[in-house]
Amino acid sequence: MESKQLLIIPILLVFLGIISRNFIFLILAAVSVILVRPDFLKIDILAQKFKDFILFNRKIIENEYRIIDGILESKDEYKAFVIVDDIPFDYRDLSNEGLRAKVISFHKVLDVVDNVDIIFRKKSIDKNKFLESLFRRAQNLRVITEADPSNEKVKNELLMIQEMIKKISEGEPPFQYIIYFVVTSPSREKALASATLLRKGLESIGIKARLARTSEVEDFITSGYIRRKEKVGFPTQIPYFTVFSIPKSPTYQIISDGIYLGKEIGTARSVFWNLEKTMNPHVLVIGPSGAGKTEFLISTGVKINTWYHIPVVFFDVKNDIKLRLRRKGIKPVILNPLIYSINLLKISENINQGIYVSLLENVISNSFRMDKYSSSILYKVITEAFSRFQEPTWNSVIEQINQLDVTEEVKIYLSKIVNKIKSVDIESSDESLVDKIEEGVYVIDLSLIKSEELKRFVIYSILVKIINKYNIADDKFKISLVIDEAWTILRSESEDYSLVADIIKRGRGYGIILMMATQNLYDLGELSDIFLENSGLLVFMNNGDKKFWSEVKRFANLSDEEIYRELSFLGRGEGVIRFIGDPRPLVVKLDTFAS
Ligand SMILES: Nc1ncnc2c1ncn2[C@@H]1O[C@H](COP(=O)(O)OP(=O)(O)OP(=O)(O)O)[C@@H](O)[C@H]1O
Repeated sequence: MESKQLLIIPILLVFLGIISRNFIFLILAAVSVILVRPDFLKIDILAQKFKDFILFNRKIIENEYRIIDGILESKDEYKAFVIVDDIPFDYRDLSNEGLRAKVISFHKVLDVVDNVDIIFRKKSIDKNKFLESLFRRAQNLRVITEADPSNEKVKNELLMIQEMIKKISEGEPPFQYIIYFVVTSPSREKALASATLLRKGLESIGIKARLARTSEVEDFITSGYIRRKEKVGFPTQIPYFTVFSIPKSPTYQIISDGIYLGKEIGTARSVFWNLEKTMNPHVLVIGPSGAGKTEFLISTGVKINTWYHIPVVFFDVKNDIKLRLRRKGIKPVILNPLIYSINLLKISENINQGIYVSLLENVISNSFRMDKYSSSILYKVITEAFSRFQEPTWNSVIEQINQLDVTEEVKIYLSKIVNKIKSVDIESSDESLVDKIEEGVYVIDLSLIKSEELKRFVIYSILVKIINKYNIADDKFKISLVIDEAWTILRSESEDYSLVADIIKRGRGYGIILMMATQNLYDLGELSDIFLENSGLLVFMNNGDKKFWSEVKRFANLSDEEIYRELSFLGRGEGVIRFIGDPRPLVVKLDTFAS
């Protein structure tokens, strides 16, 4: 008899229960329902299905989307779904080169499509139960192959299962996975075409994928994943998603916008530097003579000038920057400190005198490598000159030195230094050198200053004047300073007297973008770790010296193999770049005017 007809029994029993008011009839009615329609017990499943149905329909109404032929349509976008059926290999099947090539190909395949979300669902499974089922399956397959040794298909399956058992016993946890690639496009045709292109691309690198069916897309939306399609896999089988293969790449935000730096070698991907997003805008380039440091500084400086409409000031130590700029058709304003005075002792009213004088002490102490005792005396005499005179000059400082109660030797030593300063700071009443700087490209010609200490003094003095000129506390970039051959100043920085290190540590604080280059790590002196750890962009250039690269390893994730294979043979204008806060470096062919 049909189960529906049998339902009359529980109905009768309920009826009897109500008339007789006997509870036993109701219990009997419930028992008979279970006997007649056992599926009523799965009431929760029915409820879930009902809920899914309601939810799905409500979403369609609320979001106004519908699914036609496997494409999810909403008001102004179309989503096509590609489902991965199988990745029939793992990374150990590939050589290092092979894996690298495959990973690069995978990302190239993704690049073909504009908007793609990759949804990877992973669920752990009970390892023991899974192993048990594999053993059972292997047992059966063995029996079949013994009976029919010519059955290649079964033999292959057995090999595969044995391989899976081996992987698990090697410690790889099996899991269930499902991977979707969701392609979003403004039109149905484009979504379908992109998804098909993506599927073909995946196929070309051995990933079996297909377009999802309407029911699978519905399942995706209602329950979030397609239960029936879950596959069992191993971490090593999904190389694109595992640590083995995630390409080393700095945060997308940092490298996808801003100043164009060049193209990544290997992928030819364009690399930018987003100065807006970096916490530190300073650049440090390290590389041997002829590597292309100056060219990189010149082109990056000019780009910053045009991009941000801020002045860029090149400190031209070797008198080559001016000529190179002119060769590229850029006409810089040349500022010669022997013509336009630095006017270090002239300060504007809004400047705190105490702080300024201690900055001056730093400048002089570092430039002339003074000991702490002498520089403290110098601090004292400059402070006194400032308190005694409305507009102190270096001559008034010498006057103060002569009045000191110290040995004649100290007086001579200090006066000698101040006289040296006087030879480059001519103290004219005209506009000083730094006041001349507006928006544009400037070259400070240091070629006529022969002594290292005086070069250092001029660079430092101009730095201090610039800090004061642009002393407005906001988050805007105000000026970019380029110092080639930066060892001139970096080597003399110390814990007690530092200026460049302070600018670097302050990050965006002064609104200055400081760009420096030098030949090797030793040029960075005592504070080298401060410069290397804090600079927003580090560029290590072409260097065959393995020792150099092993030192660079402290600041960027580089493997010995990469150093051996790639970095020891970099060409001119090529380098490893590292952004602050991200140890993943990129090997880049830098964009310069010379390239
Ligand atoms: N990317 C490039 N492509 C082609 N030529 C380049 C590139 N970069 C630099 N050069 C050329 O190589 C030579 C050396 O470059 P550059 O002066 O920039 O190197 P450097 O590292 O600053 O050397 P040094 O420390 O001796 O000043 C120059 O003649 C320059 O024009």
